Amino acid sequence: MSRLGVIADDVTGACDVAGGVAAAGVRTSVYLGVPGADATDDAADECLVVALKTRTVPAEQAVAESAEAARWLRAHGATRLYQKYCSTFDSTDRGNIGPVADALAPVDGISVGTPATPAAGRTQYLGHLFVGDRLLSESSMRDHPLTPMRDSDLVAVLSRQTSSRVELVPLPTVRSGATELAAELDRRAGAGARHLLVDAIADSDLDALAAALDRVQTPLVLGGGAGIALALARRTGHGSGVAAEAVPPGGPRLILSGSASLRTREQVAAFDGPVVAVDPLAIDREGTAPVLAAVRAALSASGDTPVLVSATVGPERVRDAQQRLGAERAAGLLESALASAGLLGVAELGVRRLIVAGGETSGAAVAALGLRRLAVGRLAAPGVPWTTGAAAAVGGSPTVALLLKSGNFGEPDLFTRAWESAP
Ligand SMILES: Nc1ncnc2c1ncn2[C@@H]1O[C@H](COP(=O)(O)OP(=O)(O)O)[C@@H](O)[C@H]1O
Ligand SMILES: O=C(O)[C@@H](O)C(=O)COP(=O)(O)O
Repeated sequence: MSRLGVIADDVTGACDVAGGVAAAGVRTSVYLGVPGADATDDAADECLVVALKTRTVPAEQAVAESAEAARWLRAHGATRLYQKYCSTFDSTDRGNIGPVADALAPVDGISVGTPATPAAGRTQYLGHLFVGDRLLSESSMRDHPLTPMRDSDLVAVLSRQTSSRVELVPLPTVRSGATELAAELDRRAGAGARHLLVDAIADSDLDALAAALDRVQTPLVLGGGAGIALALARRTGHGSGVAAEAVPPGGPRLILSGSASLRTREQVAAFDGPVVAVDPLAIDREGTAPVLAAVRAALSASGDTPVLVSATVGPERVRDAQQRLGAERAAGLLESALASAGLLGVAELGVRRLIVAGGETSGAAVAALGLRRLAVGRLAAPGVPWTTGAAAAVGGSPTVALLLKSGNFGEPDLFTRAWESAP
């Protein structure tokens, strides 16, 4: 059986790919971190996704973990590897998209990819990335707390992250037919290009790329947002995907929001239940005990209403916290406070259903709960599937249902409506 092996640089990105390919009928599991050598896989899975937390770590660490994930995936039958990065190309000049692509591309081969994911409003034209109707650099991503994106020219962005040659494959080439496109990818590789960024403004462009891949002679690794994976799944999918496991009904519900993205700010504003606000300056002064006490009180009083624990604020307050504490420390304090709130809820207060907003935040939350593998269930929104897994950090390893949401994804009423599709 041929298998797709995905190495995702954050856990919400992993769920984005997994939810999309599962919905197209490709059986999929998400592994949190590189599984141990003795970890088994489900023989029926046609796609294995390893979720890392490497988007903002030092490049050497991202490379080492991605290479280890690639080895595990190959050892478990993956015949095609896919470097999943953000559809908004979240990265800095230090990496990590370029260094990881350098490491994953076969020594005698190339990386081929695009962040374009038209279903999420991400398109690439003349090498420039658009978010909806705006250039990336004019979108709200210019103010991301950890990876502000202020250049939309992806050939330029990626060229600053790697010393290998980066080239654009423009739209007319993509639309020239599978044979022509495959021949052009081989020709570029032969002429010394190492990383090819492919224009795509519609799903049909990604379908054309997926169709061409079988004819390319040069060994390659794929890279991108979820878009190309969805195109591959459209070619091979058959019916509906696996269901997430059952989770006992009832119990308190928790939402952890550590994303500062515009869409998450709208979702927080639209939520009308109890809110515990989390502020990095207060945690720096007082530790996490006051936050955890507030979460305990809110959950005990909330009955059926979900409780939102939120660090979500606008760019000015993020900048202020970063100036006072340093960006890394501010993020670290918030991630650990939100993850501790999740662990408290599951370990002591009976929470079995959680929504987490933000990729870094979700990575911290799943690590605190000791989750190792997620079954992929129904989509609550495009790119946002419900998942289930065993919380091994909690006595009895209870099964919990998690909706791990990219900061940018979901409708503004997601925090209220998503529960309707929960397992
Ligand atoms: N008020 C704040 N001050 C400083 N950093 C913040 C603040 N709110 C959120 N952050 C940090 O911003 C980062 C958001 O990243 P992430 O969770 O991946 O969200 P997204 O999915 O929107 O990228 C997290 O590391 C979080 O801790
Ligand atoms: O490709 C995407 O946009 C998402 O899958 C993604 O990578 C999520 O990252 P965050 O927005 O940081 O959660």
